[in-house]
Order: sequence, then C-alpha cells, then structure tokens
Amino acid sequence: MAKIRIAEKIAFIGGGQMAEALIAGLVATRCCEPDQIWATDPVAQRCDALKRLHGVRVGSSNREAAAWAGIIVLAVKPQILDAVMNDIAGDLKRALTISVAAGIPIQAITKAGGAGTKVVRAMPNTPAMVQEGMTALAIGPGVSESDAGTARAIFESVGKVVTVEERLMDAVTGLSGSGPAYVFLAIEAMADGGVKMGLPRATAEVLAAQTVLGAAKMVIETGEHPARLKDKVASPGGTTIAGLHRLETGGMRATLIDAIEAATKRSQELGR
Ligand SMILES: NC(=O)C1=CN([C@@H]2O[C@H](COP(=O)(O)OP(=O)(O)OC[C@H]3O[C@@H](n4cnc5c(N)ncnc54)[C@H](OP(=O)(O)O)[C@@H]3O)[C@@H](O)[C@H]2O)C=CC1
Ligand SMILES: O=C(O)[C@@H]1CCC=N1
Repeated sequence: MAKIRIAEKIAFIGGGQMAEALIAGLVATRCCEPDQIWATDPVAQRCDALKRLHGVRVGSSNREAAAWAGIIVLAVKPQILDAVMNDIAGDLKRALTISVAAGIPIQAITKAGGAGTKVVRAMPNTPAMVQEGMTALAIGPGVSESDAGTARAIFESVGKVVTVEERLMDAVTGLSGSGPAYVFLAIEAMADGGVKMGLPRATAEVLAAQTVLGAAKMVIETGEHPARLKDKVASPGGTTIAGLHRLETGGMRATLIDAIEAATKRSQELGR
C-alpha cells in the first residue's frame, strides 16, 4: 500500500462516522499532519471529540473550512448535501471536491459547484479507521491525473482502492460501503452461537472476529476461490458440513445477495 504524504489542506464537511474513520486513518499513517485537516460538525461535543482524539482543527463553519482547504471532502448525509453544497459552492469549484455521499451522482455536485467543478466520487468504508478500508473511486470529468492521483493516495493511505465507472458506484455502496455492517452482524451472531454453546462472551467474540479476519486474509492472499477454501474446511462427515447445511437451509447465500441488492437500490433512491 503506497503511503504518500498529502501536501494539500483537507476540509471534512461533516464530522461523523465516515469522516472520523478517514481522519483516524490519515493521521495514524501520517499521510497528513493533524493540522492539515479541518473537520466541521454542528455539534460542539462532536468537534471536541474529533480534536481530542485526532488533534485536527474543528469548527462548525463549513464556509471557513472550505475556504481554507485545497481538498473538500463532502461527508454529510446525502439528504442534506444539496443545502451544504449551496453554502460552499464557490469553494467546491476552486478546490478538488471528493464526495463520499451514498447515491449522489457526480453531476449533482458539478451542478452545485458550477461548470468546471472537479469531482471525485468515493465510496469508502469504516475499516479505513484501522487502515483496512476498501474504497471505490469514480473520477469526474475534467479531473487531472494529478488530482485523481491525490484522491487515490488519500484512500490508499487507509486501505485498498479500485477505480470503477460511476454507474457501478451504487452496487459498490451495497457491497463494500455497507458491507462492514453485514460482517459485524455475522461476527455478533457467531459469538452468540458460541455463547449459546457455553463459551464465555469475550472468548466467543475473539474467536468469531479472528476467524473472519483469517478467512478474509486467506481469500486475498491465496487467490483461491472461496468455494475451494470452504471445501478444505469441511471434512467428510464432519462438523463443518453439518453447519454449512444449516446455513444453506436458512438461505444464507440468497439473503446476502438480497441484502446487497436492497442496499444498492437504496443508494440509487438516495440519488434521485
Ligand atoms: N458510515 C459509513 O460506513 C459510510 C458512510 N458514507 C457516507 O458518508 C456520509 C456521512 O455518513 P456517516 O458518517 O455515516 O453519517 P454521520 O451522521 O455519522 O455523519 C454526518 C455528520 O454530519 C453532521 N452534519 C449535519 N449537518 C451538517 C452540516 N450542515 N454541516 C456539517 N456537518 C453536518 C452530522 O451531525 P448531526 O449528527 O448532528 O446531524 C454528523 O455528525 C454519508 O453521505 C454516507 O452516505 C460512505 C461510506 C460509508
Ligand atoms: O448506510 C449508509 O447509507 C452509508 C453508505 C454506505 C455505508 N453507510
């Protein structure tokens, strides 16, 4: 993972969960110094927490933060993005604008900033906080190679990055954007299963989480098909096939496919 130092000042408009995950990753990897980052949030306690935990500049004025920065990261909820963009339209046009808002097309941001606004649409995920993020980028029209490289470097400092056509961003959102929540649910449920079978809660949680981490690492590092890796766990007549049979009966595959379809459709709706 290339760790490039970002020279520009970055304003995070909206200091919520996703902004904090990115800020934590950027500061921890020293991709940016804390005083290169300004996060805005309307809630003073939220600002205080971001300052205390990550050492970044904070404040409630989007205009001040946007005017200060060379890169503006739009990290408010999609439902209020229009109002927020209208307030800082001039700076959106001047700076490199990166939006992490689910569903919102590049065209809507270009429209708010005015013709010539350089927009990178990103869909990161919260594991950015521990530098294991997964981000997809769609590069808007008129964004220079250098600006696209800067956007890539920001997200590479906190995990992996792929570039996709913008039309695929809703599907990315349904899979890797929302995906950590599905996995947290699975870890929680696996731990519950362990507790049901008599394991202490803390032991069950670490068993479940490390199992997910290890399995994911095997998929990535071996390059083997997940189905083959699954087959290697399932001994003939053994425990795993008994568990897998129950998962198939419960429709785990179809449920996960449905979940990603539902989240993708919701992302599409947010953009309308
Ligand atoms: N959470 C995730 O895993 C991911 C989220 N995203 C995207 O990131 C964006 C933020 O999501 P998330 O972090 O989950 O949401 P949060 O609600 O945690 O963060 C948004 C923050 O913006 C604040 N806010 C509200 N109004 C304004 C305003 N006018 N100016 C500045 N800040 C404001 C909110 O304050 P208050 O709570 O007081 O309203 C909140 O702290 C969304 O567009 C989402 O689609 C993308 C990828 C993954
Ligand atoms: O739930 C959401 O809408 C955001 C987008 C992807 C993850 N969280």
